[in-house]
Amino acid sequence: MARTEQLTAPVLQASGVSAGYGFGPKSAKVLHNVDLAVSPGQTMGLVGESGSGKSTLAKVLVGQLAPSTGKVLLAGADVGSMSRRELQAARRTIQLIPQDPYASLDPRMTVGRVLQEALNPNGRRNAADSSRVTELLETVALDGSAATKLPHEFSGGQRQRIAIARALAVEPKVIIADEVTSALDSSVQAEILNLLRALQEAQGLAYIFVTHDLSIADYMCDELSVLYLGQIVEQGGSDLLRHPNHPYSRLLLDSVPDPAGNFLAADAVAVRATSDEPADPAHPPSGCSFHPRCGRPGRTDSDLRMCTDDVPALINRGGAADRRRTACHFPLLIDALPRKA
Ligand SMILES: Nc1ncnc2c1ncn2[C@@H]1O[C@H](COP(=O)(O)OP(=O)(O)OP(=O)(O)O)[C@@H](O)[C@H]1O
Repeated sequence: MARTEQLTAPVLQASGVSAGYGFGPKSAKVLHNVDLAVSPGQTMGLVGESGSGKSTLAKVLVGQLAPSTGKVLLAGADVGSMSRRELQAARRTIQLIPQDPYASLDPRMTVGRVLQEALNPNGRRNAADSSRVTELLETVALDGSAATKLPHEFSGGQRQRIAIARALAVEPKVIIADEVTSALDSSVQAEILNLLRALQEAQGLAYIFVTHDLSIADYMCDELSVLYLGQIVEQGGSDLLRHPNHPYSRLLLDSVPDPAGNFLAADAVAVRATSDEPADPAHPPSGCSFHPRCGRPGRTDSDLRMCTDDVPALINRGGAADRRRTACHFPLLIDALPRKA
């Protein structure tokens, strides 16, 4: 995306965020101590298996779920200590585009009304609204005449464009895109991804891009956070998809059937999972939560004890040239790896 070297200060940050669902004895913490930041014009991808906590993190960032510990900062200000009025304004600057635009668009409302309501959530109409509605539709490459139609009159891709127009209505700074193309055919997927890139370039938007598709993550993201059982196990530039240090990142890549090898690890050392099933994020295993599945080669018995007993910190483990952070006691550093014959 912007892939710019000179980034400004983060517009959205999570600092030590934990979160979960339910209350009292039935509560389940599914997100553990998450740190991330995204700057204007930048895209942070969230990748990981189903149940790893991507959508839960998206909900916390957009303000639909309060963190149990930690902070969400918007342009440096702690969302948790804002007044009601400040919070209302802050909420408008972060918009969520959901996976299924059909479910999120009221089937009885014309597209024009959907956009007018987004422009004026308090119900008051403004004389300039209809020209703003046309402008929003044109921004997402739809004809102004779309305003008089109902959502079911549009294809899946067009509905996603309407959802994007609705998010843009409030002139947000951050867009959280949660699997926004997973319900679309691949040619339509590409159109939506390119539209999002063009909008980012034109408006300096920051994106949090939730996807389970690593090729989309590679295309869209400047930075990546790999989530496993509600924890970030690896974080850094999107080139970590080429040389993953964490065995779980490697496993994700090794499970991508890409005959051209474009998104597979460059050094081609396979890490076999010892189990297919991730544990329950509400009850992560001791030590490194990935240890019961980890097939990282070359560890001694005492190494293995470290994996089962000690929680690895998310820190830089690859030296000064590599700014990524990896939560693994024995990362797969390229130079240290055994090579395949
Ligand atoms: N509303 C909820 N109430 C209780 N538990 C929930 C709720 N939503 C999600 N969870 C649990 O939280 C954990 C993380 O789920 P989440 O949906 O955030 O993961 P995900 O990575 O987005 O998965 P997917 O790719 O399937 O959407 C899972 O164990 C899930 O069962």
